[in-house]
Order: sequence, then C-alpha cells, then structure tokens
Amino acid sequence: MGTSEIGLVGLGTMGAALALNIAEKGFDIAVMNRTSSVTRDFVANAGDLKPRLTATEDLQGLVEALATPRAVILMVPAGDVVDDHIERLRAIMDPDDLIIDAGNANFRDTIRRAEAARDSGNPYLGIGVSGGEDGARHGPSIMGGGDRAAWDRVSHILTAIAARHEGTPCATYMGPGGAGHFVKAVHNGIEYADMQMIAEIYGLLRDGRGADYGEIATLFERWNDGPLQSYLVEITAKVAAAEDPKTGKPLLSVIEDTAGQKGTGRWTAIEAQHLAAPVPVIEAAVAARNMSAVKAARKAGEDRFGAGAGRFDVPGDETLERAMIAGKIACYTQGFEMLAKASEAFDWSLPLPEIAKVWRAGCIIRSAMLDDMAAALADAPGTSLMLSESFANRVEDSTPGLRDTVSTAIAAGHPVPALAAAVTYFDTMRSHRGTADMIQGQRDYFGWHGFARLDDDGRDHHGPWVE
Ligand SMILES: NC(=O)C1=CN([C@@H]2O[C@H](COP(=O)(O)OP(=O)(O)OC[C@H]3O[C@@H](n4cnc5c(N)ncnc54)[C@H](OP(=O)(O)O)[C@@H]3O)[C@@H](O)[C@H]2O)C=CC1
Ligand SMILES: O=C(CO)[C@H](O)[C@H](O)COP(=O)(O)O
Repeated sequence: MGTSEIGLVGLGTMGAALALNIAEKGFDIAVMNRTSSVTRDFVANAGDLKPRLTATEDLQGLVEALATPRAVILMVPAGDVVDDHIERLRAIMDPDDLIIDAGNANFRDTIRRAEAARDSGNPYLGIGVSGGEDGARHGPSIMGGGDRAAWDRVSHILTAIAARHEGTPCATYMGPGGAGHFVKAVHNGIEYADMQMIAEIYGLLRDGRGADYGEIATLFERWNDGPLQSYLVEITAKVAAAEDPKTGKPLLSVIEDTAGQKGTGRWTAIEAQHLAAPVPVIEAAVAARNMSAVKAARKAGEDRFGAGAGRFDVPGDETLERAMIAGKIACYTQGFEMLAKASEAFDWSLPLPEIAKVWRAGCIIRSAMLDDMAAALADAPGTSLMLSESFANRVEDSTPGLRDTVSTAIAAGHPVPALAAAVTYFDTMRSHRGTADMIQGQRDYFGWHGFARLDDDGRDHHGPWVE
C-alpha cells in the first residue's frame, strides 16, 4: 500500500499545474500521464515540491502509490477518454476508492457516470475547475458535484488549493450528480458572452474608430480600474498591448480571426434550449464563434456585398463602457436564470449566491461585480438579477449606452451580435405585452393549437378560422 494522499492522471496544462498546487499545499500526490516521459520530466523539474510528488508509469502504479481509501483526479479531455479511465481504474481499485473527474465534462455524462458509480457502490465526483493554467497552479475556482460524502472526504484538499476571496475559499459543493459540471458549463457560457462583447467593443475601436492597438490596450486598462474590473478586461489590455516576437507587429494583427472552442459554450446553449431558458447573449456568443470559423464564407460575402462600414463615428469611451456594463449584467442575469431553471428541473437546490461567491476569485469570469451579485441573489431569492435593487439602477444607467453603441454599429453595418442580443433581451424583458399573440394566432390558424384569452383565464380558445 502506498502513502500518497491523492493521485492525478493527465499532466497537461491543467493537470500539471493542479498537481504542483496540491503538492505546494502540503499533500503528497502520485501522478501519471499517458506519455510517461512527461511524468518523469514533470517530477524531475518540480524543484522544492519534488519530495511530495511520486511519478508513476501506469494506472496500476498510480493505484499502488496511494493510501487507502484512494482518491484519483482525472484531468484529461472530456468524453470517451474519461469513460475509458473510469473503466480501467475501477478494475484495479477498491470499491470505496474515489474517482474525481476535474476536467470539463458534459454534465449529462457526469450524471450517467455518477449513477453508474452509485449503482456499483463506488464514490464519484464531477467537479468544475476554472482559472486556466495560472488558476490551477495558484488557486482555481472549484465547483463540486456528485456524492456529498465523497466531497467531504476530499474537500480539505480542494479547499486548500482553491483561490481565496478575502480569505474565503472559492470551492463549494453545488449538488449531486452533474451539478458541479453544470455550474462550470454555465460559467463557460458567461465566459463566451463576456469575451464576445469585449471583442465587439475592440472591433468598434479598431475598425470604426481606427484606434491603434496601444490606444485600445490603454482604454481597457483604464476600464479595468472601474466598474468593469475583471480578469477578462485585464487580460484584454495585455493581449492588445502584446507584440509579436517574430515580426515586431502588434500580436493581434497577426492572429487569424477564427475562434476555437472545445465545446463548453455549445453545451450551455444546447442545454438552455432543453430547459427553455432564455440565454440569447450566450447563444449569440456561441454563434459568433461559429461564424468566425467559416472564414471562406465570410470572404465570399465580402466579395459579393462589400465589407461593412469602415470608419464611422463610434460613441465615446464612457458610452462604450456603459454598453459593456449593461451587456455584462444581461449575460450574468441569463446565466443565473438558467442555473435557477436547471436547479428546479434536476432537483439540485443550487446555491445561487454561493455560486456567485465561488466565481469571485480564481476563475476566468471573476469580476468586481460578482460580490454585489452574490449579495443581490441572497437578498432577493427568485428575483431576476437585473431587477434586483442593486442592479436595476445600473441597468437603467448603462442601457442607453448599450443602445447607442448597438444602434450606431448597426446603422454603420458593423457586426455586434452579442451586444445587440443584450439590448434586445432588455427590451423584451421589459415588455409586458409582447407580440406572441400573433404567434398564437398563427399556430391556431394552421394547427388548431388553441390560445389563452386575456379576458378568460384557463380555457383553450380558437379563432374563427373554420366556416
Ligand atoms: N486549459 C484550460 O484552460 C482548462 C481546461 N480544462 C479542462 O481540463 C482538462 C484537461 O485540459 P488541459 O490540461 O488544458 O489539456 P491538455 O491538452 O494540456 O492535456 C491533456 C492531458 O490529457 C492527456 N490525454 C489526452 N488524451 C488522452 C488519452 N486518449 N488517454 C490518456 N491521456 C490522454 C494528455 O496526455 P499526453 O501528454 O500523453 O498527451 C495530457 O496529459 C480538459 O477536460 C479541459 O477541458 C478546464 C479548465 C480550464
Ligand atoms: O474551461 C475553460 C476556461 O474556463 C477552458 O479554457 C476551456 O477550454 C475554454 O473553452 P473553449 O476552449 O471552448 O474556449
């Protein structure tokens, strides 16, 4: 029997950083990687942390290096790789040994794996880890899901390695089954939306105003000192300021404008449809990544119709800042509403204020606003974030800037899909009398689907379509 307190499989970007973080917090950890030279190099280069790390060559070696009852973290790509590791580990582990999938997983896969584990009497956790490489190394935000008892078994380690917001660890148990991975997916949906809105503001500055990269970097740096203070705004300034070592040009000017995606934003958009949860800003951001990827089609469009505006009179910096504030409140509102819907649908009792708290440090969407969001969600449970006392005023103050920014861009033929979705969301969500009366009339006309009348609750009515 071994002595390491925990094991980790997958020494890629996240796994390696997480293993060092765990070792640094004083836990002995056994590590293993498919390519075993990576494992050996990793441990050899671990400096002071080397005594806490045990390199193992394969899963059998990893299991033998661990104290019982064992706990093994998987930090490998989502999908079949996770299933394969679970199957191979279960074959050589004891029934009460714990497997923790800490990668990004589709929460439906996590539910399936958690149910299979429960049926076989094995503990299982699916946890969302956010913060990229730096977060994993120095303190990520951790969204736990699965067996409560299993969480309690390892929470001292997960809490020790997590980021801290004013001393409070950003590691929280969200609920059973796939709850942790669901919360992480929504986190990533918000991440997509926030990134896309920032990219749209960058596009207005670069193309509409003709600002150079240095000016853009300075502006984002300034915005990061105000209400928009956040990790994403902070790194946007750094990305805009970066120089390409190869050519000496601004780095952004040599990066292909097609965005990658590993699928977490798409999972969120798909799941929002299953839940009938309105998340148009997140959906617009996912669609924008898809549109970015069809570069040849965009080229064909430009050749046929001509490019958009070129230079135009972009609203001032304060207006753009307000546009981002309004957009941010809209996408977080949508994310929390989606979490509330899922909580009900899956009977999870998701702790919404705690989710806002766990996102305050360590994760990619950490931002100054989250503290107030946590308070607003706690003060008025069940109230939409944008209607809460502390955010309604900000919405009123910032939405005119969003409207001005979007209408100027659209009038000039400049694309702002996520910002436009945000202003439309606001206008829709403040319209008591919408236009779905027409939809209902049409549905009844062609399909005899029936409609509710304003003057007669409860019964199905039909229009005078049939002679
Ligand atoms: N990068 C990020 O910012 C974040 C990533 N995540 C999630 O963390 C997980 C790991 O991501 P990341 O560290 O970035 O990925 P990397 O690509 O950097 O590393 C992947 C790791 O998985 C191993 N691996 C890949 N395929 C297999 C396989 N078929 N069988 C066994 N091992 C395999 C690799 O081993 P080998 O060296 O042999 O190739 C490597 O150790 C993913 O689920 C990702 O979505 C979560 C939050 C943030
Ligand atoms: O989870 C993450 C950050 O929170 C990962 O970096 C993830 O890969 C980001 O998603 P995508 O690759 O789709 O941009």
